Amino acid sequence: MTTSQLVEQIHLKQSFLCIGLDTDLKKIPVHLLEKQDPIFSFNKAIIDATHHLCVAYKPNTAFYEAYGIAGWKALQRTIGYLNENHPEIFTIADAKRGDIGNTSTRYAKAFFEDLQFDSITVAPYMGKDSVEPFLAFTDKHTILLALTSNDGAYDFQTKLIGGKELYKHVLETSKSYKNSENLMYVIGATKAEYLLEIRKIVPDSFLLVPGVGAQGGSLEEVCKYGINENIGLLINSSRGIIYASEGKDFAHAAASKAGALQNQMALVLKQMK
Ligand SMILES: O=c1ccn([C@@H]2O[C@H](COP(=O)(O)O)[C@@H](O)[C@H]2O)c(=O)[nH]1
Repeated sequence: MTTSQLVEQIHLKQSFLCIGLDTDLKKIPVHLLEKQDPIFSFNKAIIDATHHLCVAYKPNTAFYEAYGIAGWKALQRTIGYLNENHPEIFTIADAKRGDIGNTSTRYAKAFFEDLQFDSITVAPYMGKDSVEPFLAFTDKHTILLALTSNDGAYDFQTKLIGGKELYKHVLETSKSYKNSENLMYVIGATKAEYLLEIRKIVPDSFLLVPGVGAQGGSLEEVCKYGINENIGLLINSSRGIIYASEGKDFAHAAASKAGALQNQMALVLKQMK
């Protein structure tokens, strides 16, 4: 999916919501555990109930890898279901990969060619040759971790190197990578106050913003400092949406949480006109 197709979807749905599919067998309603593939059954019900409210889904691969082959199969079925039934929805493999070039090439093949995701999250720590193999897929998007939502972000990402924070080096240096126009960046919603500075460096890039909901980030603050003329934001909520209810009404409850965020987003978009 191209960036302009994504922007078109945002305007069409009046939403820049990304729903995180962090599916945990310990948290899904117990009646689903009787199903042959409980993870996929849960995801399918969530997708069926919420697809009109969001423009992206983000399965975090850890939740699938944790269940071995059964987990990978559930991930494969989930992305297959999305691509077949909702090809207009942007898909993000939150896998946080990145290795020497030769190995990154294989990660890129796995997530872009085999699983057919539109994008993947990548850790920038190993530098240019670890990121460019993902960018070589010019019809896909590489989402670099820049300033993450967790407290540990302050251990390294905000440390000064030559008088400038490390996350700023990530943003600036990555702009020189081959096919950098296909880069997006992860910025935590809990770090909304940094977005003013971030937008000075990457005014036009799309930002994937996790941390609204369970981590306490504010949608209003993120929009205030981070929105650009193309919207430029994908705001993610995972647990706050998908675990809204432990009962048989879980999908309906998820849609209601997603709907509340979508309403807020529609208001933001209206105010921009
Ligand atoms: O900085 C980051 C990068 C990734 N994440 C991931 O996003 C979701 C957030 O889940 P919630 O349940 O809405 O808190 C999860 O998959 C994280 O691993 C992040 O939170 N922060």
